[in-house]
Amino acid sequence: MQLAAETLAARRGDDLIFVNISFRLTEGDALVLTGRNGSGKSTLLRVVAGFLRPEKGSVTFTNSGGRTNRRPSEVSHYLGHRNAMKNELTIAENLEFWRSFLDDGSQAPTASIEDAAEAVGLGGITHLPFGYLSAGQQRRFAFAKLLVAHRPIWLLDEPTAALDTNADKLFAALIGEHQRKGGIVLAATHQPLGLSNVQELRMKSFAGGEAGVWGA
Ligand SMILES: Nc1ncnc2c1ncn2[C@@H]1O[C@H](COP(=O)(O)OP(=O)(O)OP(=O)(O)O)[C@@H](O)[C@H]1O
Repeated sequence: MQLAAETLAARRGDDLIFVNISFRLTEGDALVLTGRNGSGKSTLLRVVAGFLRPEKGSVTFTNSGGRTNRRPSEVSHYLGHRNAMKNELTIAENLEFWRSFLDDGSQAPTASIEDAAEAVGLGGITHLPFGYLSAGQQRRFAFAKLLVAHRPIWLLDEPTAALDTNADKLFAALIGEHQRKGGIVLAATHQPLGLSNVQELRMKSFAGGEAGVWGA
């Protein structure tokens, strides 16, 4: 299995955000995106997730059988800055929605809703409306979404924002487990996640528009 980006460039509005980003990740690899605010970390994650079209370059997914017939967006979990949960629905209802929406048809084992809640340290409260929870509890359940449906690639944007130190460690352990099972992780962060087998890609702000950047 492989996730590969080749000479990616992205634009937001009139501005080029980054150019010439390439990486190649195989089973068990993690790549952490670092760099100052506005350097393009979220933009790169959104390009890989398929939410933004790259200005140049490509992202490809190759499965363990060597096939490239699925787009990275079809095999990736995306955890953005926002939790993507409905406040009025219960936690269980939110997670049930994501389980059916994100199912990749692979029949790979996944956690039950209650097991996923236990895994993020919050068992026994999945009957509550999501909106009743604290910011950190909401972030923990947003992460639980990754456990109820199987996707081999995890795209994580500031996964530990709003979390206490226990939750930091817990997330690092869950990400490590995903890697050990052969999963791939691409994460943007300002604070070390405490992962092993991790590479860093430091995003540099791009002044934009210089001659020669686009090639032929
Ligand atoms: N929807 C948008 N329209 C236009 N420009 C945008 C949009 N979203 C982001 N940008 C610009 O793209 C650039 C990169 O933003 P991005 O969110 O990718 O940075 P980041 O490295 O993730 O920052 P942070 O560390 O603050 O989360 C910024 O200059 C930002 O102003």
